[in-house]
Amino acid sequence: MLKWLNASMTRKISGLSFVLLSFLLIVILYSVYKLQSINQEMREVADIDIPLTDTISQIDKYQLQQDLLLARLHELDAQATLDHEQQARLIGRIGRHTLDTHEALAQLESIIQTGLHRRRIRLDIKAHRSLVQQIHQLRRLQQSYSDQTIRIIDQLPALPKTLWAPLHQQEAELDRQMSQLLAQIETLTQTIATTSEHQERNFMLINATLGISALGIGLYLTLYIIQSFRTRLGHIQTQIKNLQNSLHHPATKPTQPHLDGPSKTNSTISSPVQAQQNGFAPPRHQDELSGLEQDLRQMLNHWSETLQNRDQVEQHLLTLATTDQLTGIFNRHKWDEQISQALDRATTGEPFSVLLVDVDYFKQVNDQHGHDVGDQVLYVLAQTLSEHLLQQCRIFRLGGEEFAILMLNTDDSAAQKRAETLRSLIEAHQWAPLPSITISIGGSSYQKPDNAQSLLKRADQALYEAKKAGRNQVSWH
Ligand SMILES: Nc1nc2c(ncn2[C@@H]2O[C@H](COP(=O)(O)OP(=O)(O)OP(=O)(O)O)[C@@H](O)[C@H]2O)c(=O)[nH]1
Repeated sequence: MLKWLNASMTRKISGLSFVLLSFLLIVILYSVYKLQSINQEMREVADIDIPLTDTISQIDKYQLQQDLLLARLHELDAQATLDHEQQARLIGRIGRHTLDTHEALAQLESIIQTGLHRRRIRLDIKAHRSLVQQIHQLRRLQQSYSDQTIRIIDQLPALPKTLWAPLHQQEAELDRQMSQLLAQIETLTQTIATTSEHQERNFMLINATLGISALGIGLYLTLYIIQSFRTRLGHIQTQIKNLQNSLHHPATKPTQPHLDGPSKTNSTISSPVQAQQNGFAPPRHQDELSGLEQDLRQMLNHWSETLQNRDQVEQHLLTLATTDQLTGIFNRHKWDEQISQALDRATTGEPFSVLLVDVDYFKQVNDQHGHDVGDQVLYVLAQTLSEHLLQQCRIFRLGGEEFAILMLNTDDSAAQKRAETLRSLIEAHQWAPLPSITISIGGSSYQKPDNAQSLLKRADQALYEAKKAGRNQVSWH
């Protein structure tokens, strides 16, 4: 039970929906079954009971005619005036009466037999079967009575009293059995009609009860879903607000949401005044969903701002890590990365070259003009070289007054020409008011199986030779 209570809302709703749908299915199946049964009972009443009632009224009528006929026989017998014509008329009437009653009884028997055979009779089958037997006996009795009556007519008038007695006896027996049969049929049809009515009433009552129950379950389910939905929304809102609080006030530990509902002890959330103090306006939402949407939007804005700031900080840190502070060009760290990439590409056949650039007699610049002027000279030199680099070239400050130029996709001869251009550019540069300087360049191009050390060693050797040869020149290894 407890497990069920702790199950997720979805499972609870699914469970309740399943119960409701099963219940509705049972109601529908029960209604279909009952309607079918009532329909059959109505058919039984229409096909069996109504014809039976009609037939027994006819038999009643024939019974009365039979009594009258007997009374007339008595009368004629007493008067002793019966001629042949009257006798023939009487025989004819008795014959008709016998035939009619016989046919009516046969009809009764046929109605019940057909009903039983076609399974139309569903209520009190046993009583119907017993009726069939009784009717059968009655037909035999009625036949024998009419035979006897005709024999008596032949002996009229002045029939001895001893012959009347058996006829009266048979008539009384026929009357008794006939009345008994008719009474039984009447009672049976009435019972069937009452049972049928009773069942219809019960059906209506049960159906109404089931319908009301289904409505109740449906209502409960709807209210439960709404309530669960609101509770969940409350939890989410609480968590979002806690998260917002923790973003705005990182030092404050976020309050854990209460597992069984919105926390009543969480004053940060429940008090509008405090919420305002914390930077959140009290809720002015039309419903829980719009409130939740607003809270989520606020939080997303905050996160997006935070992420943007973080990106900017990361970008700034990256620039600091790869840029020389004095000259604004790439530093040694970046140089290591770029040379490594150039070496990787060189293994696929792409040529590249490196130049080591060193200011001539830079110590004198510092000594004669001061360190600050020396810095400015380094800055102007770096900018001038940068401005005149080709698109595939990068410049780096390796340290002190030493620079390196990486010439991607540039072979030996092109690199030498470009180095000479740069050297003469610095020699011809208008340095005033700064002191004029020249540069020496040592260069080398990638040769298999160079690595960063071997390549730089050759360039450094070339630079040394350029210095040794009198400076302000390019040397190549
Ligand atoms: N202003 C300034 N001077 C620096 C900086 N870094 C290194 N230096 C100076 O650069 C000078 C380098 O001098 P040396 O390496 O002896 O050589 P040089 O005087 O340039 O002579 P050659 O290279 O042989 O032509 C030193 O005096 C360093 O103090 C810097 O960032 N700013």
